[in-house]
Amino acid sequence: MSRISSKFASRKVLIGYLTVGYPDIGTTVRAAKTLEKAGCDIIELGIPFSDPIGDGPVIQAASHHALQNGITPAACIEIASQLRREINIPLVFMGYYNPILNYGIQRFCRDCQDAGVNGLIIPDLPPEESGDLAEAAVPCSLDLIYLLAPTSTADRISVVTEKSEGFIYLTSVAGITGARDTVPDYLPEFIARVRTQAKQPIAVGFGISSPDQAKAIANCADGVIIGSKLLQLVERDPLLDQLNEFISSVRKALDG
Ligand SMILES: O=P(O)(O)OC[C@@H](O)[C@@H](O)c1c[nH]c2ccccc12
Repeated sequence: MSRISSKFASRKVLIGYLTVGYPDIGTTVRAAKTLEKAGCDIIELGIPFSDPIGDGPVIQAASHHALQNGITPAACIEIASQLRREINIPLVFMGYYNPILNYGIQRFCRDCQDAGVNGLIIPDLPPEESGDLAEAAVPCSLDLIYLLAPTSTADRISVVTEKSEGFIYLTSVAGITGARDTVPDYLPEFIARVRTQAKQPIAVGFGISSPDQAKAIANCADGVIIGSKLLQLVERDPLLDQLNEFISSVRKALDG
């Protein structure tokens, strides 16, 4: 069992997403520590990219801002290694494929391992094309986490349930990231459909912005992922009290 999948053994897993370097490096480090203390089980760190096709306005803007701050993949790895010295929970990078390709796949995986990163989510890399990365990730003990959307075909579901490591990332909608108010009606059926084939835990992300929504989804899934809402809280309250309160209340809802 990997460090990531073992997190799912004891409770509903809460995964918090942060764009690295938004609004600055110091805040990313403080926010990650806050997430761990307030009850997150895994931290997803976004490597900023100029063309984030899976992202809605909040994460797009955060990405743009971080790039202007000069945040490169190398800087993200450096920040991850700094975080690893201060927090214990698994760290996962979310990054688009192009910057990783430019960095060099093998070097990227080795540097991630040295930094103490535990997994990778590459939203624009379909599992059918991920052979090179998968080969480089194995010796570096990096879980490759694949995504499924409500529109995924039966074939894609088979490939992802075969290959995904750590957990499977189900997107609650076929669209882009961003906080929403409701839980789609079809979600329980979608989760159940994947569950019949999956040996891995299932975590759901996209659009979660309240403890009630998180709880409703965790009734059928093994974990939830929250991103845009956290960046909005970080922006509104750089002292991070609101972030701390929000994550604590989601934790409580998931445990209740
Ligand atoms: O922001 P949301 O709607 O809460 O969704 C999670 C999400 O932010 C995070 O997992 C993520 C950020 N960018 C992505 C791109 C693709 C897939 C996932 C992501």
